[in-house]
Amino acid sequence: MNTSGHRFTRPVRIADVFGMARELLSEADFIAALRDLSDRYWDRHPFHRRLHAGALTKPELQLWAANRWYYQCQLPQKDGAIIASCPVPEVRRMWLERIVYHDGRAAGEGGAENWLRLAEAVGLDRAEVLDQRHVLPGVRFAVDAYVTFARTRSWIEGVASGLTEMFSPNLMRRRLADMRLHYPWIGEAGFAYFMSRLGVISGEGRSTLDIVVRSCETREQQDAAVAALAFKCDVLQAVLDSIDYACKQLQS
Ligand SMILES: O=C(O)c1cc(C(=O)O)c2c(n1)C(=O)C(=O)c1cc(C(=O)O)[nH]c1-2
Repeated sequence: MNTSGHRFTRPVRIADVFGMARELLSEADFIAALRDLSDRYWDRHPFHRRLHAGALTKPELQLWAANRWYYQCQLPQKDGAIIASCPVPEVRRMWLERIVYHDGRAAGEGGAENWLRLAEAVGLDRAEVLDQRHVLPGVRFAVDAYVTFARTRSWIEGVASGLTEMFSPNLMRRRLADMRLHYPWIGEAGFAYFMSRLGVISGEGRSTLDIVVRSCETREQQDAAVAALAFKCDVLQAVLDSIDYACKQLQS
């Protein structure tokens, strides 16, 4: 078990051992297998629980914002890798919107800019976020593994790894409400990231699920998509494990 109570072991499948072809899952069963991974999502991680309960100190919030920045700033490169390996124009066109969302159409716009405003609202200088001096080794390893996954696996696995977003709208809504309540010293400008993200996230989650379901034509592809989503849940857990550990160092 890790700190969030998740098991790391994977069951051995008889069909895998004997090399037997496995049947394609029905659409409903495939979606259920993906959704079943929701209990590996980072919403109940001890660090998120403390964030939502208002238990974080200002230095801890700063550590979180500076480390989440590393995730945010790598997302366009992850999405670029998916586009680079995807042969389907409709998917590439749709995926391009994600890069535009984060990078904006001009400097000073977009999700990355909004995250920097959140970092400033919790008391960090933009320069110390941009030069990544606070980024923890474990966060860097986990996020880099996510980008490498998109660069080296099939485009369908890359897309499927983004399905964690299907689990995130409730978490983000709760985060916005709880942070406004418990950390009133964070100015409203600091919440622009979550406000804007909430406007796109449900639609993105649905269209991503649709692409994955339509594109997996074999059981092997379906299994790989489920494994990709499990991998991504592990990436997110590892990010928070590192931040949580570093917070304990701050306290001691
Ligand atoms: O704050 C969150 O809990 C949260 C979670 C996730 C996620 O589940 O991957 C993303 C985001 N935020 C987010 O802001 C974001 O832009 C994003 C992109 C992706 C992705 O995998 O492409 N996930 C997420």
